Amino acid sequence: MATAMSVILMALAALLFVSILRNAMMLFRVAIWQRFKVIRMMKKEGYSGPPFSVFSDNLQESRAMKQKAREANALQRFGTVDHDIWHRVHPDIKEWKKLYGERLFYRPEKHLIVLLGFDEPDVVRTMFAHKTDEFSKGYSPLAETVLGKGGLALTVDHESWARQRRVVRPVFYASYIKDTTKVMTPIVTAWLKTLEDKATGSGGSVEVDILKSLGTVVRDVLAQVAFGIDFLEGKKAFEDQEKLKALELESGGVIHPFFRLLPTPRNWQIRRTRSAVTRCMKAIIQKRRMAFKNGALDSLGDDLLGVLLNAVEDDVAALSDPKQKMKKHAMPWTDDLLVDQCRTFFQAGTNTVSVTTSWVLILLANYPEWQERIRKEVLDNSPVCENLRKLESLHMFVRETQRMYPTAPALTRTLVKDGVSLLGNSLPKNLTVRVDVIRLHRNRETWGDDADEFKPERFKNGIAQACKHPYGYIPFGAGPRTCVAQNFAITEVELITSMILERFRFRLSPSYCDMPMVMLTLQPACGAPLILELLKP
Ligand code: HEM
Repeated sequence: MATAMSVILMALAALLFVSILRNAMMLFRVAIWQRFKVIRMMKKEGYSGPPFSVFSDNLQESRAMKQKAREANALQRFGTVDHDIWHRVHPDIKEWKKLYGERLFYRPEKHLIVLLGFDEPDVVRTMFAHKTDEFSKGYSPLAETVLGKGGLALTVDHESWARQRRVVRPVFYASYIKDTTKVMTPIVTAWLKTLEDKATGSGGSVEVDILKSLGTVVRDVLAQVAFGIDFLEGKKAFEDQEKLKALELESGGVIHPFFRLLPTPRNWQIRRTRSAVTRCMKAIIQKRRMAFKNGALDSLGDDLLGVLLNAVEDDVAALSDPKQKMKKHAMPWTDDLLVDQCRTFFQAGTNTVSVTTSWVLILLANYPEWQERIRKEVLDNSPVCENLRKLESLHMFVRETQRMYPTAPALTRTLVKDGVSLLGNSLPKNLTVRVDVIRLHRNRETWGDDADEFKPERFKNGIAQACKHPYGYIPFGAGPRTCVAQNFAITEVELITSMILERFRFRLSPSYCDMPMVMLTLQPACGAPLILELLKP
């Protein structure tokens, strides 16, 4: 008996030892060896940059440089708009380029080594369209915690991604989007009514931080359009998602998921917040399922949640049917994957829209002649929710805003093998390559000598006439992984903008601080305070 016991104990100890050894080796490979190889190969290719090692990154240095530039007032302007934004958005990179030259690579977070900042459309075509098997979506602990590993935006395996995209795409077809304007209109109307009341109560005008105020509106729209709930039901999930993002941004990423397991206060807080979001989302999912089971609904629905739930049902049926073999490596749809998808859409579909709309409104405030021109167009095409397609000047203005102030200012891909060539250089596996969208959108070869000027009329005859290269304009990304909801997003931006124009004339508040900053998206760092004046007091 005692011998049997000691054999079991020894076997367990051996298993534990092997597992620890395996994890330690994996950690060594991912955290040290892979990084070491990338650094060595990049130096051999003649690249250089601010010093970092396999153990340290450039995050603190970058933050300190930005802080210093802010304190020296080099970044902000008040009550006015200056389109010369690149140097103010990237004071760190500007400085490093001066010190180390154009062939720059650095380590912005622990899990990333990045080669900066291509602005050539040919590079975009190679990375995002022609060689997608060599340039893949990279691993990011930050994105993974916030968006969920299995969601549409982060899935790497092509077959699993393609299947998810096939399922989700019909939700964003033009015919559905037309219906969504009917959901959006009352939400936006109710929000504007509160602003109208405030303006009436204070002599006909009111100052509002549009970026902040829009946050609730776009969340409510997404909650109703995609999940069939109102904002209050999803409020906790939305708030916790934002908290999670802030916690992750503060932490600056981790080298390896193993470090997530350590019992630090931050890890504990991240885990707790993430579980709270999961619980909320599972409750939303369960409520829809129960409504269908009880007969309160005659289907699971054709909104986003409905199509996701149907996909789970189909896979559960296929997995339990021995005749229907699911492909071995395709990721089956489960409730966990469903929660990841909800996380992805909660996150991808809110801040992006409120930030883009805020830039459009800031720029309309800065160009009163465009504001008048577009307002006339809007008033001539009432009701706007049915006539959005006719608003030519508004389309031009939104496109130009997205060119000069791209909400996604950097798009990255990570190399999946060694020796991939890009502009004649041989690059190592695990290196992340970054496209600098701000500079791409102002590349003079593709946009002409007036590339730095704000000129909506350049889009008069469409994007192809404005830009000489099909990959020179990418506010929604490029290639197969472009934004799945871009038509929905543009509809929302344009509907909100035109409904504001119908009711208010607006200008920048003197307190508006013109300081674009990258906080995942390119945002006006101090918000978007506008003074709204009632058109009909
Ligand atoms: C104006 C607002 C928006 C902008 C500027 C924007 C921008 C982008 C960009 C640049 C990408 C490509 C990222 C990459 O290649 O790495 C992307 C992907 C994505 N976006 Fe958007 N987006 C917006 C609104 C939305 C909305 C409203 C939703 C959902 C309701 C959404 C959902 C997604 C998803 C799921 C992906 C991943 C697609 C895939 O990998 O197949 N986005 N978006």
